[in-house]
Amino acid sequence: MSVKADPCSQPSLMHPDQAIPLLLEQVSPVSDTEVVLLPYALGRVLAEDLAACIDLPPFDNSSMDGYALRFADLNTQTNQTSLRLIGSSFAGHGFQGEAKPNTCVRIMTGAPLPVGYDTVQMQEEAEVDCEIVHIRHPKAQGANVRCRGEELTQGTKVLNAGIQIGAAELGVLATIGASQVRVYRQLKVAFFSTGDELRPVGSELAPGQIYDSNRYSIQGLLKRANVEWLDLGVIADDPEAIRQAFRHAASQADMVLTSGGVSVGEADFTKQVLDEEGQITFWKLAIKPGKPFAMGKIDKAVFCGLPGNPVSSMVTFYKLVWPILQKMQGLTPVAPLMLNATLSTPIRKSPGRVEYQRGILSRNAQGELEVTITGSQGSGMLTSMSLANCFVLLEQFQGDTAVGTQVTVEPFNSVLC
Ligand SMILES: Nc1nc2c(c(=O)[nH]1)N[C@H]1C(S)=C(S)[C@@H](COP(=O)(O)OP(=O)(O)OC[C@H]3O[C@@H](n4cnc5c(N)ncnc54)[C@H](O)[C@@H]3O)O[C@H]1N2
Ligand code: MOO
Repeated sequence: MSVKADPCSQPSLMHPDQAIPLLLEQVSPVSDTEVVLLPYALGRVLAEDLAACIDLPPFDNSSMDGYALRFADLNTQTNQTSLRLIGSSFAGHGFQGEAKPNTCVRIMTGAPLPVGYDTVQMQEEAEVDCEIVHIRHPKAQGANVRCRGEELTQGTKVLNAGIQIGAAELGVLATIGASQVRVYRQLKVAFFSTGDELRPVGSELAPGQIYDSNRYSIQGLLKRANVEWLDLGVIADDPEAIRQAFRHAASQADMVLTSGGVSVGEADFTKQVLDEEGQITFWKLAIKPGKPFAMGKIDKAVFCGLPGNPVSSMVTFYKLVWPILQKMQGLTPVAPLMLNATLSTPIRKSPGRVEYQRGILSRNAQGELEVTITGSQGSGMLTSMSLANCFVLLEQFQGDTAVGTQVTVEPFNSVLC
């Protein structure tokens, strides 16, 4: 059987692994910073190293509900000791007195360990008889005590500049009492789609028209990428209208992102106008979907031109634009997680481009990873994306792939889910 080459492939097209570093070389991280209150810091990039300004925990406290005692008072030979109960320590309301020999204090989880006690016996291993507590099976000295500074001491670095603040980091910041934090300023991305056939949702479709879906899918991705987006709507396939849109967008934003008009058709004006208004510094790579992706510059703004086909625009955003945005935001793009899985549906592919087919990754009855392709893989079929939870990565010169073959799978991350 003869192998049919991909009609859209050109031998000179660059592999994405080679192209991505070249794209990244063209952008620099923002340097401006601002101070934001903690509730507004989610998703922002930390602009300075942060050290703990208090010890963590700030005081010795109990990790169990039980009895605070002096380990030296325990009879470890008989495993039985009786201690006199002299008070209680609650979280937020510590015991005010001091330890005395052969005594204990009732203590709750999180309550300060009273001065002079060094160990906590959990209540399940103690019996109370009026004011006397019988301790059974004592543990080691210091058991169930969380010591001041055992997690972090004051002055220790707790978060590095250049990390993205997620839910855990918000919690860490609150733990050390940070009410505000210095972050890099948020990037502004201006987006417009091009095409005379595009109509906004909510309007009637005339013959030959379709709804502008890329505006929504790409805005969804931009939101997940934690940038501020400026929606410039749909621009007609008219070089003058596109020129005006470019000028307006470039004066407002760090990045001008467009969909459509980057291929070779007679109404594909995006790339052509950008060539006149700014510079195209990169065009086309060996990727499917998404071959005609373009990058460039207009005034101070970075330009990224996504192909109009709906799956192509999402894939090129995710694989190419998102790392560019990460670098511009002050983050370090990291290589995606890759897994091996057994293919459970056959794959059709012509050699020529690296393909990102859309798949569903799951575990079979034997607990092994398997992947199924989400039906037809046309670049215009967005349902192939919405049904998927991963890409199946097929190398440039690979052809059809049979059921049972081990394939490389890239699970979707939080930007695509
Ligand atoms: N002769 C050739 N033709 C094409 C080639 C080629 O190498 N030689 N490449 C094909 C590939 S691959 C792609 S990808 C597309 C990309 O073309 P454009 O970026 O110029 O996109 P358009 O022509 O404007 O649109 C393509 C397709 O997508 C639909 N579309 C556009 N915008 C939207 C939107 N906002 N929402 C929903 N759908 C949209 C549009 O109606 C077209 O069907 O070029 C191939 N052609
Ligand atoms: O490269 Mo294109 O296959 O239609 O997205």
